[in-house]
Amino acid sequence: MTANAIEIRGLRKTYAGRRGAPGKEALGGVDLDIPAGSVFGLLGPNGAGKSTLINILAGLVIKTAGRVNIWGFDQDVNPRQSRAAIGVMPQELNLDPFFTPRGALEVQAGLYGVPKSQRRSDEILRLIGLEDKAQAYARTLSGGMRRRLLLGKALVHAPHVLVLDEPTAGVDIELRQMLWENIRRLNAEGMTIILTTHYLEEAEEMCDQIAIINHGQVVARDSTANLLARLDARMMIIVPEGPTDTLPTGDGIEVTERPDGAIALTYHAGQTNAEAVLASVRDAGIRIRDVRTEQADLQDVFLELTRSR
Ligand SMILES: Nc1ncnc2c1ncn2[C@@H]1O[C@H](COP(=O)(O)OP(=O)(O)OP(=O)(O)O)[C@@H](O)[C@H]1O
Repeated sequence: MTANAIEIRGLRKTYAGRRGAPGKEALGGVDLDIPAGSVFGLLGPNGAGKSTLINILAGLVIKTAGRVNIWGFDQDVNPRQSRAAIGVMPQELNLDPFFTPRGALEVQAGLYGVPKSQRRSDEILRLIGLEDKAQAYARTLSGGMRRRLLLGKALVHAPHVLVLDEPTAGVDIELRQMLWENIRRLNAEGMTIILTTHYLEEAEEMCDQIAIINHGQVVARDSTANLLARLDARMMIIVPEGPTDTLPTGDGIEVTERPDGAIALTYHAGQTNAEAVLASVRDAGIRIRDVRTEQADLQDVFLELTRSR
């Protein structure tokens, strides 16, 4: 067991351009540590470089420069051990239609050199809820079942680190719940989980650490709680007793009137306090019927970090 499941230093990837066109830099020097035992989220807009990063970890894309260490094994020095330490559930449903789920798991185990006596196909089929489909051809499985089979395939060699590329993109709520239950259970048993997702609520709920990637660079890397705390914007919503003639004003307070007559006051906790905001409302002659506050969420942090670049 190592403190960091993954250590990445100075990682660069430039895809070659076609027919003399300039190359495309997908990763521009990434340093990243992913602690063992965590559920780690990789977030970023389309084209940020997340898949490139994951595919380099999985050994599917060859890096241009930098070092990658997986579970204590340098990818260049110990390629076999570093590959054995990681399992990847890809985004595409790349299954051979002529294999049954049990067959697909056995072939995958063979590829990883897992001896027959140590194969766990039945256990994995149970985990992914496909015991009764063990002998069905992959082409007869529903999209959700295929996705679960991809998760199963990533687990055949009992990796220390499980990487999931957009595991719940386009899946229904029931399958999403099932995938998340599986992931929570595997993590509770000690597996390090790395996932990319476009669903920020999902990252907020599932991940204890997050890195935000933009244009091939890590622009933020922190615990989910700290990332959320980074934005100290607060919003106070005032419901007035009646129609308002004058809107409140005050230093550092931004005021907007909502269509339902409520007044939204945005301020920064570091600059202005709630009492000053309420005072500005009273000074405008507004009688308060109700008041509530809204917190910044990960969506706000994400937009703030990726907007200006
Ligand atoms: N095989 C390739 N050849 C050339 N350019 C590529 C290749 N794969 C990716 N790219 C480019 O590299 C950049 C990063 O792509 P990547 O797929 O890693 O991003 P991503 O963050 O995973 O995006 P998405 O969320 O859309 O999958 C993009 O500009 C993309 O067009």
